Amino acid sequence: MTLLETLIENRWPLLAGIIALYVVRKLLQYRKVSRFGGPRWTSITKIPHNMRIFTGDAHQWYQDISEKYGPIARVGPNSLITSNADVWLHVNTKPGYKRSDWYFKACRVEYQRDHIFSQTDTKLHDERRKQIAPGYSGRENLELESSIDACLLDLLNLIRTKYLTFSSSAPSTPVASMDLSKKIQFFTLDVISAVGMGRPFGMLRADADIDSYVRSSEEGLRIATAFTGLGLAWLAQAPLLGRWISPGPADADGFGLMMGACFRIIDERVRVLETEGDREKGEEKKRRDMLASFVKHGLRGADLKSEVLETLIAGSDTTAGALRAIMLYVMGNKRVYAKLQREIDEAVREGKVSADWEGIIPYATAKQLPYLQAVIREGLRVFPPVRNILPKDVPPGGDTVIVDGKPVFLPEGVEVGYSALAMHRDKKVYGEDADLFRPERWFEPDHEKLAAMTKVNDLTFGHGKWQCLGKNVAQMELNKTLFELFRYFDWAIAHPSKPWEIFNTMGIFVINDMWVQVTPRE
Ligand code: HEM
Repeated sequence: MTLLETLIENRWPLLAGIIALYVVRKLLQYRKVSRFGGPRWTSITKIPHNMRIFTGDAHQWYQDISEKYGPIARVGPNSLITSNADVWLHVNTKPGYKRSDWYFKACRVEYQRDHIFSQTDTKLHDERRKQIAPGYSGRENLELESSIDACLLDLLNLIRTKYLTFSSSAPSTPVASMDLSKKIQFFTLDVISAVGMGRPFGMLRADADIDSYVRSSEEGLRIATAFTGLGLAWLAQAPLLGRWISPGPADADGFGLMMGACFRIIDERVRVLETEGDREKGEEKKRRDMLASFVKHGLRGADLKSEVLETLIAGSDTTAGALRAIMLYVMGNKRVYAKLQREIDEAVREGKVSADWEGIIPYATAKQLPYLQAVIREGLRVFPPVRNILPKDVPPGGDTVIVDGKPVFLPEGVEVGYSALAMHRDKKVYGEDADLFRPERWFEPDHEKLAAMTKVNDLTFGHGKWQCLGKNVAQMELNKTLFELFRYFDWAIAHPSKPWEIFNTMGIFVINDMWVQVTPRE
């Protein structure tokens, strides 16, 4: 009798066995997470969670769940979220926790190839982080600030020359309003390509989506979100099929086209860096930027390309989201707007900043402006730009955390994630008006309370060995850009009843149609 015939003959006992195994597995899963509160079906199925990812409102769902079920709540059969900052600090610090499979299933770009963010093997992650961290920091990236300044000048010039609602030379001639969401995206992409590869894409100068990168990355994010929501994210890494689905540098369009363009720039830079005594390229060789630092620390070939590509992905939509949101919150609040501009004008008047058109505020000076700092902190608090749960697996044998003074056991085989909105708008930490944008809260006179608020707020950039490597880059961009945009221009939302189109893709936000009117300040 062949194997097939044996299987067919015993099909009913076999089927019963499979069903029994499935039920036992579900019961075991249920036992693990049933002691944590959460929506009814989440203890046995991922479907409710996946549905929320698919519809783009998972961040809101997490907040509602945390508020209803408490500081550690259930969102799936193996999945918990926490709104308690101490628990999240613990999970991101204690040895033994590791990044969950979500990271590579959802965040790998190239087929079967990891970058720092998708790497779930902690040892490999830590080794790679050592190699690339100096390049992200200002220490080995001496061109960081000047690269940002150059792109910011391009942004200011683009607005001055093309998008002022009333030009000063012809004050009665109205000009079309400007889609701020696009210009900010061009800006963050130019910055990150200049910082990461040593050459800006040039989107601001062209005032165009060069090589359709913006369109294809938005499409890529939406497709990844739909696949994850349908529980099919693993397909992109599946043998054979994955190779066909994942973008590659030889593609004629989409994300792959941009990959190809970046990889060619990287190849050229590496060739120059490694050629000895090439006089013509002497200046190129002397450069002290991120790519030079990566190469100095031994990154080569496909690894180098993956890390540079990851810089572009991690560094554009995140900062763009923060900038757009802070602009929107300030435009919508007359008191904050006036106070911020007053602080900016005073800094210029007191000579802290060059009054020259081309003199962008130094980062060190911007950090000394207290209200600007409060606006940035508050913007990141009410609108955390990264809102995925960023799940980490509980170590073998489980772990105990302390919540409100009581021990809570987290079983092995469960992942713990972060409930961003619930944490950053926690009324116990920030008071009854935690949902409101009020930068003044950062002038809290009670030092202990202020320290507690700051500790929570810092978690918008993650913590510990997985903390955002681009925090310094992002902060520099936010500080300089907000200062200069409010120094030179006045801003108004063009359509207050619908200020933008926004959709959560994989925890970061695709934002479009943010139309504004910009007028020059005298
Ligand atoms: C406001 C802007 C930004 C926010 C809110 C943000 C937030 C985060 C968060 C929360 C994580 C930690 C993820 C985890 O726990 O697993 C992270 C990781 C990371 N971010 Fe950012 N980020 C921002 C901007 C940037 C920029 C501009 C860059 C690049 C220049 C960047 C590069 C990275 C990288 C490479 C990682 C992975 C670190 C690792 O795995 O060790 N981010 N970011």
